[in-house]
Amino acid sequence: MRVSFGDVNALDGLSLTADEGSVTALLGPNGAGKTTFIRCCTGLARPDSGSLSILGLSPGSPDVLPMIGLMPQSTGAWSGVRAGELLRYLASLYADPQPVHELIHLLGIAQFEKTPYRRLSGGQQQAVNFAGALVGRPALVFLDEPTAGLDPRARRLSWDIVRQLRDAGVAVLLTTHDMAEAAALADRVHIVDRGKVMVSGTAAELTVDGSLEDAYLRHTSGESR
Ligand SMILES: Nc1ncnc2c1ncn2[C@@H]1O[C@H](COP(=O)(O)OP(=O)(O)OP(=O)(O)O)[C@@H](O)[C@H]1O
Repeated sequence: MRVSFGDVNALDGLSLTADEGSVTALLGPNGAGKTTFIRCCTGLARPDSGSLSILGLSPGSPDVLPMIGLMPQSTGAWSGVRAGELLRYLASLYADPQPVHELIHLLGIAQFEKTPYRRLSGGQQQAVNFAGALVGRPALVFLDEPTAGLDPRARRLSWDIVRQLRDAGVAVLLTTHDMAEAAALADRVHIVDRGKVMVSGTAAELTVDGSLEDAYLRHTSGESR
């Protein structure tokens, strides 16, 4: 796929697949194009060229939207809505949502359920965002830096939930700057730089000659875009 913003080629021939029942991780420098890719997959942006099939359907089509979940990097939009109310509202948009009380329990949201979203800590907002991505029982879920800024316990909880999703047959596509996270979770890792996949493989395949961070540094340029 190709996507340009003026002179910036945010996606410059990026190509990849993500399988059901597996975790696919995108690693890459700031500005490499990871979020742009997720925005195209979720119908929030349109590629200038290339093709994209989401569960066999066009991204953004009414048939596909109920089957995908998105945890964005940040959502400034929710403002004064209380966490629990927000999740109940999101649940009301789906025909067969996961019960909100289950998600509140799963993600440890109960103690701040009645707090307005904008007053939550960064990590608490992440938990609500994660719950929002899962409430529609997605077959494919996009998690954009799901554990950035989380404390170790919350990060481990997120990892457990990602593994449960995978074991339930969900396709999980996540971005991360945490090499340990990619190594621990991903069935397949794609290292992206300047809008292209530079190398792909299992963590084991990519770490034959050193750590995943070594592979990352070898396959990315660090040039600003
Ligand atoms: N709406 C936009 N308008 C103009 N430029 C954009 C827009 N969205 C993204 N870009 C540019 O496209 C490039 C890719 O950005 P993107 O957010 O996809 O990177 P990323 O890999 O997700 O980075 P990070 O790791 O920092 O989240 C960047 O140079 C960014 O400035």
